[in-house]
Amino acid sequence: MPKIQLVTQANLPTKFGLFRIVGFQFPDSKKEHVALIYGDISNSDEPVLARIHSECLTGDALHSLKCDCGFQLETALRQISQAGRGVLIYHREEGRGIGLINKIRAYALQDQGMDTIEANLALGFAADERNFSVCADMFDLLGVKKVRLLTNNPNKIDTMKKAGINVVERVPLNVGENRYNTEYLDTKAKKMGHFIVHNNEKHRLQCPHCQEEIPQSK
Ligand SMILES: Nc1nc2c(ncn2[C@@H]2O[C@H](COP(=O)(O)OP(=O)(O)OP(=O)(O)O)[C@@H](O)[C@H]2O)c(=O)[nH]1
Ligand SMILES: [Zn+2]
Repeated sequence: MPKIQLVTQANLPTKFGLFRIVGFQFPDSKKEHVALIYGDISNSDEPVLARIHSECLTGDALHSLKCDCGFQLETALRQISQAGRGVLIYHREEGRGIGLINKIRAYALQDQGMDTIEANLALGFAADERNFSVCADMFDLLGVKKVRLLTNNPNKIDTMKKAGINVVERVPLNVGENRYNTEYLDTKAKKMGHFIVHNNEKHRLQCPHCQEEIPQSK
């Protein structure tokens, strides 16, 4: 299969500062991914604060509390802008690679008591269908060779290292825990080996920006 290509880029002002958005596409399938770049990342000797963020429409855009994705996305973008330079790859593998509609099917099974992994397996999928190697290709195309990777997922680190990206540090990203995603985080820790650190007040939800408590209706 031909490798992904860097096809276009532009400025992207955000509430976290001025980023460059870089568009990537596979020449055959036309599957698209993007990266957001902050600051000057041209010095490849200097490690770059980086995040591989998997698409989660419900968490990233629709404010779902069922997962931690939206909180991680915002925190990663803020930390990258505060660091003065960095890259966020927005890896368009919705629902750990099963797609949006199947993720909603999985949510329906979770409503009946299954955890995230049981639901994926019941639908005939692997626990995680994602392939992170395309992210290493995108780092390569951006000239990024050394990263401090914002993640709790050991698989992302392993895949980058095997693909020749030097992960000099894992930067933990434990944010957004609330009463609706505690089990989701537990399942990641127990069944997928993610490095999850629970906060002490599991059922409070704090705004990642101002730390004010977010009111909850239940
Ligand atoms: N199949 C499935 N995917 C989900 C579910 N909830 C969230 N996702 C997807 O899970 C992906 C995020 O994976 P996570 O396991 O939360 O985190 P990660 O990317 O592996 O690791 P971090 O780098 O630590 O965030 C996104 O693609 C979400 O759309 C679910 O219940 N079922
Ligand atoms: Zn999510």
